[in-house]
Amino acid sequence: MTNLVEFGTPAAMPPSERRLLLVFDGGNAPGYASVAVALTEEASRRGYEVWAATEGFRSLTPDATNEPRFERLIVSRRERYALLAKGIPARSMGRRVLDAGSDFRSERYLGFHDAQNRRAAAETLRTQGFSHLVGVGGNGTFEGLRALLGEISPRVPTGFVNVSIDNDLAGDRAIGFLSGVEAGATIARGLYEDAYTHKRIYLLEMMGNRSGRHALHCGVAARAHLIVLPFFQFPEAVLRETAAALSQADYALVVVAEGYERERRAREMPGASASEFLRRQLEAAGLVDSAQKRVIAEPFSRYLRGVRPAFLEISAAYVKASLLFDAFEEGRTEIMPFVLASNDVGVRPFHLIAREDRVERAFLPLLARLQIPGFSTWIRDNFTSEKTSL
Ligand SMILES: Nc1ncnc2c1ncn2[C@@H]1O[C@H](COP(=O)(O)OP(=O)(O)OP(=O)(O)O)[C@@H](O)[C@H]1O
Ligand SMILES: O=P(O)(O)OC[C@H]1O[C@](O)(CO)[C@@H](O)[C@@H]1O
Repeated sequence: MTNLVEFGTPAAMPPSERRLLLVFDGGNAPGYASVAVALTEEASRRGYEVWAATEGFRSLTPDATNEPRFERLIVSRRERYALLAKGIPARSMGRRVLDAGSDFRSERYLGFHDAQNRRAAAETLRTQGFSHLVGVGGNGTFEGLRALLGEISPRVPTGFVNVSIDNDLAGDRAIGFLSGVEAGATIARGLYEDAYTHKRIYLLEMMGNRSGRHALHCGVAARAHLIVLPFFQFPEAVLRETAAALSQADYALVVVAEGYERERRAREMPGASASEFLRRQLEAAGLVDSAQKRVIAEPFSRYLRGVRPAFLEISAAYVKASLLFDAFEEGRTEIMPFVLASNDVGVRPFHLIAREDRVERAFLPLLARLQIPGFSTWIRDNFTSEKTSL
């Protein structure tokens, strides 16, 4: 087949002082598309020419695999036709606000850890004439954006919108977190009902490689009997007591975060999921899987990736976009808009943003619903300090 269209690049457009590039990266989360729509609408209203990288950071480097590397984002269909007629790849965003998934991603790009590729990305930003830059994603994407900034000279006004199921940046509620918990807790509660029906023990692995918040809130809401956070390393005595309590339970749901004993698993049981690893630990400690009483490890699931965002996430996406562009207008840069509650909103400078893997202390007593005094003591002694909880 012949290549009928040679796509125009941002550089082919007349120069603009308001040429904004959106870069989406990291794990998919409900609300990713809503943020794309909100940023496009709010920026267009303020006179920006909005572009998106079609496969995240990768599009800015020689490792780009997708053409065109940049798409112009607009709100109205008419504008789209006008741009297409000039050979400019354009996507009309108006109707995508509820979409699951994202149009602007590919697999994660580890090459961005290499400074040479980030230098190439900085050069692409310059040659394509981007005057403003906004990254969208979770903690890793934020790190990638900061690393990229280190290669840009002079820097351009830059912002970041926090979208992630993990919700692992302090001082914000990531878009996607609420919807992720809603979908995750629905799955967890379904397994709870199944455990009750068949008198089983389910060990359900949930998202959270390093952050425990998704597993925590899903587990508490689904009334899980036990919640295992990613940074736990159980002492033998606690495992034995937990295995004994589960053996005596009529039925139980245990929620275990994906990152539980990640390094030890890689060493001792390569390929085993967190839930399977925990199952074997509990088995060694006396919890027996039998035909009468099944002990079932559910492997890591990505089912909640495809859910549409809750409307509260969409309103947060709009207010974050609005706060961000207002801040740009005020001459501020390297900022992240935050939304914690309706009136608890604002923008934070990048240098005050930190990764947050701790969980809120008030939730710690809710980790175990079974009577496991040793577990509760271990939690109190190890996880209630400033260092380990909020
Ligand atoms: N320290 C870093 N230096 C340079 N680039 C980075 C760095 N950390 C992450 N990146 C880039 O950011 C991308 C996204 O990172 P990561 O997958 O950790 O995302 P995230 O936004 O935290 O989402 P999730 O937690 O769902 O995976 C990586 O694929 C990589 O391209
Ligand atoms: O499903 P993927 O793309 O492998 O991503 C896994 C990542 O997603 C999360 O589970 C949630 O974003 C992270 O904790 C984890 O690192």
